[in-house]
Amino acid sequence: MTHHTSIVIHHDADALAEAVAARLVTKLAEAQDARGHASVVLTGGRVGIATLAALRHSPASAAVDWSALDIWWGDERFLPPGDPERNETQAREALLDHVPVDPMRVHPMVADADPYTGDPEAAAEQYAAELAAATPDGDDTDVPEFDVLLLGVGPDGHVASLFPEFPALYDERSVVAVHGAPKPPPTRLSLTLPAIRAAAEVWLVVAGDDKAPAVQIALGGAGPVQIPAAGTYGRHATLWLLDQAAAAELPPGLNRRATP
Ligand SMILES: O=C1O[C@H](COP(=O)(O)O)[C@@H](O)[C@H](O)[C@H]1O
Repeated sequence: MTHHTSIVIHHDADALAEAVAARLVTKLAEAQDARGHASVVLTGGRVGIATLAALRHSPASAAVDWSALDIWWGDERFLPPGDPERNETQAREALLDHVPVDPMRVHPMVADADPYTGDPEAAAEQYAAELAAATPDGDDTDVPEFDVLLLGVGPDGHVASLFPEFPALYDERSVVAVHGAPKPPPTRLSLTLPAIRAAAEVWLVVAGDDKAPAVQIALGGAGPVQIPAAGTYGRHATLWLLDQAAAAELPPGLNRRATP
């Protein structure tokens, strides 16, 4: 199978967040026009949350029917509910508390609380079951075909909570518990590569010069065990949405579009 990959470069992190927010409005509104509903998988991290904040402040966001949007997460820090380090908490503060989402369509990963206290494996199984229940009968996976799955990329090339050389990279379940993450907190939940690849479109949103080496290696042909970002793609499209700093070391000859 060939995977269509595009690279788009924006001036800086703020411009990137605003451009991704605008692109997301268009994509989700188009999906809702076609089918009546849409789905998105959120990411944590600096530019991921900045994108949600940009979406909140964009007048264009009124084009999205928030009540007909299924919202999932690609990874989560396994912490108590409401912990400020949880990706869910940050996403709610940046966007979800300010738009009229349907609470039944918001699917946060399970927190470190009763009945999952201290048991991230059980929490991962619960999220996998929730994803499977949302997958139409007859699909070839146990994960819905999300319209857009957003990913940040760490300086080490990690995506979601899939870190280089970690066993989760070989896992064929859709959701796993991750222990000993090099970036705190150490215990996390994450979609796996097969689950990420179920999305129609995967958008990797990356800002900052500390990410430039990882972007270079990922787009230069590395394998997913060395650089997990290199193993992510969507069924229909894969977009690398970068700021100039993250794009500074891109291998020559890649097709790219730059914006001023
Ligand atoms: O811990 C995480 O980090 C990555 C990247 O974050 P960034 O701040 O370096 O952009 C993020 O994609 C992931 O969702 C999050 O849990």
